[in-house]
Amino acid sequence: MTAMVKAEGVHKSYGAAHILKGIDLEVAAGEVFCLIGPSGSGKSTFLRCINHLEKINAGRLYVDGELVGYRQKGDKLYELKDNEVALKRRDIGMVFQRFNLFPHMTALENVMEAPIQVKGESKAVARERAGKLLDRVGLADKAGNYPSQLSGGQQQRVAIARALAMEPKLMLFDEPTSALDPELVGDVLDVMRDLAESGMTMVVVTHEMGFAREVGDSLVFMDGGVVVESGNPKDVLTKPQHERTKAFLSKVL
Ligand SMILES: Nc1ncnc2c1ncn2[C@@H]1O[C@H](COP(=O)(O)OP(=O)(O)OP(=O)(O)O)[C@@H](O)[C@H]1O
Repeated sequence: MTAMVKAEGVHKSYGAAHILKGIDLEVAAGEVFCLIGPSGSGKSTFLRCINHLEKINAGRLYVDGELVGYRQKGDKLYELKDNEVALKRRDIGMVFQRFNLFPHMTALENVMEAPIQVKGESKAVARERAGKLLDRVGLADKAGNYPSQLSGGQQQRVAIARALAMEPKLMLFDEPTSALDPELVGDVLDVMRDLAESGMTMVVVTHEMGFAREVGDSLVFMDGGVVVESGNPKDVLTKPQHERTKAFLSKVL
């Protein structure tokens, strides 16, 4: 079976700063794949490389069997044009730490926007789907609210609905609960758990070890731009093999 995400020797630098130092990993279709590690270890950078918000400097990155950002002809790689990258990015939903909803649009309008603008969908179809998605994230009664009239947790759930409106085959989550007050985290994690149960392939950068243990199928511990340890979340979290993993977990568990 084709992996949904495959990284082979992925390197990424910002100027002289070498951030990702040869990442190899595979995310199977339908899998919930959690990335943990200390601040600055390159987790967000790796996530951003998956949808080509960042360009990699070496290695190969594939989504659903296709090279990210390039086309291969023989042994040569040709960079995709912006419109080609945008077309591929449609299939990948991303949820950020900061929800970045459009402030002048209601929750419903936020969820309707991309299918109309990007796919040229009719308003009626987009509205119907948006209503269903808001219901799915428990916010049917907030459809008419503007972001400023929603809590952080509710805004994040709208952001998840907005990403799902494009019917992605892969969802990327970059610390989706870190900016939230503790009492709002649970509702967002519940939505993510439901999404996982529906079979969505998810790559989740998280500090929520409970979520990783209960919902994750695989877990990778990154440090200093390399994968230090990976495996079944329960095994890695309860029986870490590497000193660096042990040291990190002793601080966060
Ligand atoms: N656009 C950029 N330009 C220069 N350096 C960057 C850029 N983005 C990230 N970095 C640097 O890359 C390193 C890795 O950052 P990254 O955000 O990927 O780490 P992280 O593991 O996700 O950390 P955190 O858990 O704090 O979000 C950091 O040292 C950061 O300062």
